[in-house]
Amino acid sequence: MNYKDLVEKALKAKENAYAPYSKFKVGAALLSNKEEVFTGCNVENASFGLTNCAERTAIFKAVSDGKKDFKAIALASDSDKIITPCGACRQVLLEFGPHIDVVMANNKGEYKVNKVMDLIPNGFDTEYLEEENKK
Ligand SMILES: O=c1ccn([C@H]2C[C@H](O)[C@@H](CO)O2)c(=O)[nH]1
Ligand SMILES: [Zn+2]
Repeated sequence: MNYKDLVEKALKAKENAYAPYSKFKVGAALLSNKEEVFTGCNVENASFGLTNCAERTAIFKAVSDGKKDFKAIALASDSDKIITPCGACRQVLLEFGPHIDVVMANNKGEYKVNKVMDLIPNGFDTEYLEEENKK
């Protein structure tokens, strides 16, 4: 699937966002290496800190369906401004690969692309824990 279509899926997923507190609706569409698409939206909570972002919702849906290899994730909100993932989502994306393309879009479907590794340079990854387990 091309990135323009993936962005369209993110924009559609945004409509399911549960964002009564921020009113900031976000949608994500995660593309697996087998061309499957997993969508997600932000899910807020009266206890604000429990909010789950759209990106993590999509990743957790995919992983719980047994998928762990991803090519790209698109995200979009209602804003004219291109949205970028928060730090928590960058970290969660890194777990599944520094080479995943993050397709960051605005409400018109215009987008820019960065790899996860460029969005979270020197991120904490699984290699540190593997080293520890070898001891
Ligand atoms: O990349 C982002 C940035 C923010 N949000 C959500 C979290 C919260 O519900 C609302 C405002 O921060 O937007 C996302 O889902 N993804
Ligand atoms: Zn986030």
